[in-house]
Amino acid sequence: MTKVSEKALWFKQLSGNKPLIIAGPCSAETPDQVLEIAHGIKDQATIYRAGIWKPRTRPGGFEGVGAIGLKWLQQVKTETGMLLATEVATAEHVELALAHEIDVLWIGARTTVNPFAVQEIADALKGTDKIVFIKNPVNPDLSLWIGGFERLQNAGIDKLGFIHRGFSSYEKIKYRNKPEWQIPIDLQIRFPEIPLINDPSHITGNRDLIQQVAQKALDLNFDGLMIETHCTPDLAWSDAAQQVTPNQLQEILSNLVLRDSLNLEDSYVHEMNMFRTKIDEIDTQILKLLRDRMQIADEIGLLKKAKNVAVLQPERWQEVLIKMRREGKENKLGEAFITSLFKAIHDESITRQDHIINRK
Ligand SMILES: O=C(O)C(=O)C[C@]1(C(=O)O)C=C[C@@H](O)C=C1
Repeated sequence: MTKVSEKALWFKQLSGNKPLIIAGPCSAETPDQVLEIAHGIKDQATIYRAGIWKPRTRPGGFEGVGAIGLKWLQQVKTETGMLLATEVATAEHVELALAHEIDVLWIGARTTVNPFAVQEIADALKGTDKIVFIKNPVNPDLSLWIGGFERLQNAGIDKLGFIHRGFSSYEKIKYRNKPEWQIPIDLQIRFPEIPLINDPSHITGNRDLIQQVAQKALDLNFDGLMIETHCTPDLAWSDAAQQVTPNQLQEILSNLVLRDSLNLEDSYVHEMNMFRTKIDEIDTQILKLLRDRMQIADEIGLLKKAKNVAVLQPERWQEVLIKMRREGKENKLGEAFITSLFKAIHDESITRQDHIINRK
């Protein structure tokens, strides 16, 4: 039977077995702004986040208030008792954050891509007992994400977590950063005890979409949410479109449906086992059909070899894809799913034919 994975003890103590909520502005802007937001969210969030140093895509944007903002954050702790979190990208940032009693440090997506930078941060953190979250790298590379985690782990930091903020993509999509949910799912399977936080603000880039992404994250067993919050989001100095007000944060959180990770009632287990047996049978059938299809592709490969014809037949491939998308639609199967499924099948088919045609 599936076992419910136990999260690390430090995390259970911090979150109290509820989703951990991290909220606060994208950037600290002024002492008043920092404090006003803190008072607005103190009953909803455990950790107050604010960017002090902001890595921007292009020069000329607001790059953060710098170390002075750390003093404003300390005032937040004095007045509200919330834990403090900020992003660090260099050893100097780490030293300043430690000197100002920041409790939680996170490594941003643009830093995780650079092993030199992550190592520098890990070295600067040696010997501390800070909580450190590592955001996914901007490119969808699970090994790089895990590599950053391991650098921190090797430096002796044991209160570690992951933050999923989505991945850059060249194509225009409805989100600012593509979630690629399969990546954090793979991560959970490999590191079941490490907390995994979702950042719907950076995934969506749009406050109207935060609710649905936050719910999806909880449905996928995420352990917490980081949601950018600002008293006057439209006037924010960075990432205005994705920040919500403290009231909106409250509404989003109260609309969330929390799910149990398992149910052990007999009736549930019984019904579930029946469904899963059916799924197992269907999966076996799918596999057999794929085997048969590949055998035909191999025979076509031999024919192409005998007649010296190219493996890739673009017109035929387009015909297959268009037909499958149409039939997919008739069967209520999403176009993106059918496209990626048949691309994978076609890819395998041409790989096998290429092997056959070049075999001596
Ligand atoms: O129709 C062919 O020529 C095939 O080899 C089959 C197939 C496929 O798998 O559907 C594979 C390669 C071609 O590019 C087009 C289609």
